Amino acid sequence: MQIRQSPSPLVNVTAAITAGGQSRRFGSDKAAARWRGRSLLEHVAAALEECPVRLLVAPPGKYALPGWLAVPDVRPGEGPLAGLEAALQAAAQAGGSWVAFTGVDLPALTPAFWSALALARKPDALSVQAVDATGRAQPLGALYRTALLPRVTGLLDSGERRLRLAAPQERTVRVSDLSPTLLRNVNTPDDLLALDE
Ligand SMILES: Nc1nc2c(ncn2[C@@H]2O[C@H](COP(=O)(O)OP(=O)(O)OP(=O)(O)O)[C@@H](O)[C@H]2O)c(=O)[nH]1
Ligand SMILES: [Mg+2]
Repeated sequence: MQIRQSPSPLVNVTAAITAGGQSRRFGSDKAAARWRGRSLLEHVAAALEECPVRLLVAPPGKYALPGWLAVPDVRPGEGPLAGLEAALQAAAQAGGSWVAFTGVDLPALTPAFWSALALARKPDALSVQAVDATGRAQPLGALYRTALLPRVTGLLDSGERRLRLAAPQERTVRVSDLSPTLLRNVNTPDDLLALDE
């Protein structure tokens, strides 16, 4: 008897890690920081391996991540919203319509987390975001439609840098039944220690 597995909900999602930050609060490159035997960058990448196209938005040559395509920042040093712009642009060029967008500092994300976001997509949605412990939708570790590219470019051109404005609220699906521990974020060395608490 042949057992047919249903395809992953991530088959039509392009993965993108934005890794162009300076880790000022961490004090050294947090992408390379180790947790449970792997770097934080390797953890976030492992959760997205089911995505057929995978993009790493980072300074050229800074990281080696097998199977991930290097994408340079369009506006280096301008923050994660600029990283999203580069990711949406590269994903659209590759024919993708949805991007799973994350930083290097969300090492507790899992394939199941991303699948849950992908399954929550609605036809008119432009973003899907998990709700954290404080009830806020999280714009990093979220799905974005490539159709947002002109909006994101317009925001950046007007001087805006807040990632949470990338998608209009009324077209953002909020997913509230995921464990908030999945969204644990590493900004400081103490945050890294707290992952094991
Ligand atoms: N591509 C790109 N990614 C960025 C940029 N700035 C920050 N990021 C990434 O965005 C994610 C979240 O940003 P932060 O937590 O502020 O990281 P950071 O800027 O390195 O750290 P701080 O210097 O402490 O703010 C991380 O994965 C960063 O690498 C940038 O200018 N370009
Ligand atoms: Mg920063």
